[in-house]
Amino acid sequence: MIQFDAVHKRFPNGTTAVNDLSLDMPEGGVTVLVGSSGCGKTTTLRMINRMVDPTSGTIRVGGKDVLAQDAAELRRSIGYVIQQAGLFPHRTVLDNIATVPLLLGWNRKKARARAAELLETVGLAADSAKRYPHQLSGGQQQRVGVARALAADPPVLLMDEPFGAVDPVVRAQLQDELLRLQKELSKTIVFVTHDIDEAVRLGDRIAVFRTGGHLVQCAPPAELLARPADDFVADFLGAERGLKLLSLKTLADVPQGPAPEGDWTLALDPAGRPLHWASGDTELPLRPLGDGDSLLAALDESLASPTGLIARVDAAGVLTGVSSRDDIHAHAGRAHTEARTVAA
Ligand SMILES: Nc1ncnc2c1ncn2[C@@H]1O[C@H](COP(=O)(O)OP(=O)(O)OP(=O)(O)O)[C@@H](O)[C@H]1O
Repeated sequence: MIQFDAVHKRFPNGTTAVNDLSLDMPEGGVTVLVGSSGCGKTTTLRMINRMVDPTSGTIRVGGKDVLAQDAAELRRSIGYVIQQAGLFPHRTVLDNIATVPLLLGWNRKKARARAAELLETVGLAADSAKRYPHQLSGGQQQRVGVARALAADPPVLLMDEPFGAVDPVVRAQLQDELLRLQKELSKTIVFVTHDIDEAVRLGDRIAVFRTGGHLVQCAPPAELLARPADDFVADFLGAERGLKLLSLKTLADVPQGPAPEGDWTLALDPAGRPLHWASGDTELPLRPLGDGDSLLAALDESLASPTGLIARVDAAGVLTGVSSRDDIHAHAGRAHTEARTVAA
């Protein structure tokens, strides 16, 4: 969908921001650009919608050379979300979201109807429509930024550290929302972040850059974590690469057995939903996990559990069985071996 072919960007002051970049960003996927500060991520992103033009090389979006297109028109056809949302302070939330449709010549009524629909899509209350950006929290402003980028339904979305300015809890919520939206919308997304955990969580592919605008490795998260191309990538991924890999694997295949009947038992509510571990008068909290939860969450829960067992539940939260720390551990080990061999 987006192809970089031998792209070079040197600014007039002599700085090389991007060096001989060849990279394909597949249609309907999230490509995350990561790397230390100043390694050329933002410049790469901005060359896609011609906010920056390359010095040499070719960039194609949907097969068309971006340099052969009118820059303003191209920009309107590509969604763009930046840190701190970049909203117009004197326009209401609704009018902010309707910006691009209005620029594209939609009538006001249709543009506002679309904006109202998008408010709901990004999880904002309808009464936010008439507020001004400063009357919203940072997280809400980011949602408006995403809604504005989606307004004209562009096939491509560029996101530059969109969640960089919000606290970790809100950040995780925004990441969840983006994953949910992406399941529905299948946009081609290019996402810049400093945060490797965010990259692993959101990316279908992760491109790691190093200073001087060099692409070092581009691979799906599991492959990157299992087989970093060199020490630079390994260092960038951090010491807990193995645990990060487990965050990508689900519990689904880990066997389940019946609930235990020893010292510790599982207390259930009348509907069969686990409440806590119980032994005599002692109660210990638990976190029930479903098939879609990660092996990392399962390991964490099994370490906290007095029996080493985790409570498995269905979509309704009803107990389906328990899994042991040993089974989770065995699957975790297998996930590593698999990732290494698949990548080899
Ligand atoms: N307009 C410009 N003129 C000159 N140099 C620039 C310009 N824009 C960026 N640069 C330089 O190009 C290099 C790459 O910058 P870029 O913003 O693409 O990096 P980045 O990886 O996005 O960094 P950060 O994570 O800090 O945002 C840096 O050395 C930067 O100083």
